[in-house]
Amino acid sequence: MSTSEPKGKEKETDASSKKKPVAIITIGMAGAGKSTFVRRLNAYLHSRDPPKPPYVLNLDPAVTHVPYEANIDIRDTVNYQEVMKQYNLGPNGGILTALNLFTTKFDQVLELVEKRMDSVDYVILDTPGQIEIFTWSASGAIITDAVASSMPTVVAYVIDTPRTTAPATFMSNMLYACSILYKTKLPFILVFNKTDVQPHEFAVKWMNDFEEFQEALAMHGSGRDSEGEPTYMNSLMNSMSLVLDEFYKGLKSVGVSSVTGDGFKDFLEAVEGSREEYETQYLPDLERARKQREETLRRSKEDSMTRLMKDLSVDRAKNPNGPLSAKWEEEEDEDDDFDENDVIDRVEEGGPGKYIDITNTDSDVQWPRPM
Ligand SMILES: Nc1nc2c(ncn2[C@@H]2O[C@H](COP(=O)(O)OP(=O)(O)OP(=O)(O)O)[C@@H](O)[C@H]2O)c(=O)[nH]1
Repeated sequence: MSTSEPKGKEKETDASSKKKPVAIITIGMAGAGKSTFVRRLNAYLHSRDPPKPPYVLNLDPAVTHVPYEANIDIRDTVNYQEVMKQYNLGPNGGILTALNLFTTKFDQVLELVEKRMDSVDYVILDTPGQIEIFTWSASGAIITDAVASSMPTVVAYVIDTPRTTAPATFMSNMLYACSILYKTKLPFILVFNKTDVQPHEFAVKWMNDFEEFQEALAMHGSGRDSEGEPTYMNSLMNSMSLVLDEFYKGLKSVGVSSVTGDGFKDFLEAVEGSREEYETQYLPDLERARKQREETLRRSKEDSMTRLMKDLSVDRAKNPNGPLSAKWEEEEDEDDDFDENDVIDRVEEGGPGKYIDITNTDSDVQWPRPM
């Protein structure tokens, strides 16, 4: 079929309609296989025809070896060992403080990512091993919100499938996933990893059929007390599984093996589906919240201005010549300061950057010490 559009124009339209990349935030319990998953996803995207190299960020300051080439690596900006020493912290406090320090530079991270928006289709974030450090910290929320307001974003919740075959463990893991979903409100994909060791069909069955899960629950625990009544634990689990039944309805789930590469095609299809979900559900909510914030700010400015005008008219009545003698202080030259601790793209710069000097904290940010 021939088209009447000239070719040049077509190209122009293609370039301007290039979709924004999708950010994939990889979250999961320690040892679930997040880093291996990111490595495999990275390799899978490189091997596609044509190759689709992603932009990769490592946000785990404590990892000793990153099994993929990260564009931005938190370890280039914050020295986690030094943070632990200087603040006299244990490993988890050290990771949290390192992430806090890095978050103060996250605007630079977004600038670097934005420069590459036209050439990449995926931005992948690998998060710290200790899940709560990212999911329950202010820094984790700031980073997630910042990314999600710049581009379509999806959470990939990586699950260690062989370790979730017991119904109680499965349910605990799902409840955790549920809490992250309600906290971020972002499109969510359950990624059942390590399917080379344990296929994930049991999980799909339990999620699709409430009765199957109840049966599994009954088989795994005694379920009844000495008088034949359901135990408190059993009743609690039954009620919670009813709640989860609702949660599963809006979720996508895929089984993958980060070792063999199985399931990554399905995963990327789920990511594309999530892009739509982001645009139809998350974006309008974000827009509403932004308008509400702007309206509140406008009202408070208006209020301050009315009070200021009132004060001025009182001043003028008291001292009619006052405003004429007032002098403004000359503005100081804006400091064109290049901060040596800038975040860098290590792939472009060819090496690590300089650390945030935590012994010389002249910034206004006073991070509370972790409790
Ligand atoms: N068999 C199998 N092993 C896997 C798979 N994915 C990860 N692993 C193994 O699981 C272990 C943990 O993997 P990591 O990628 O380090 O897990 P992580 O979630 O990043 O770990 P932390 O960052 O320390 O929490 C490693 O021994 C991996 O080789 C998989 O799909 N199949």
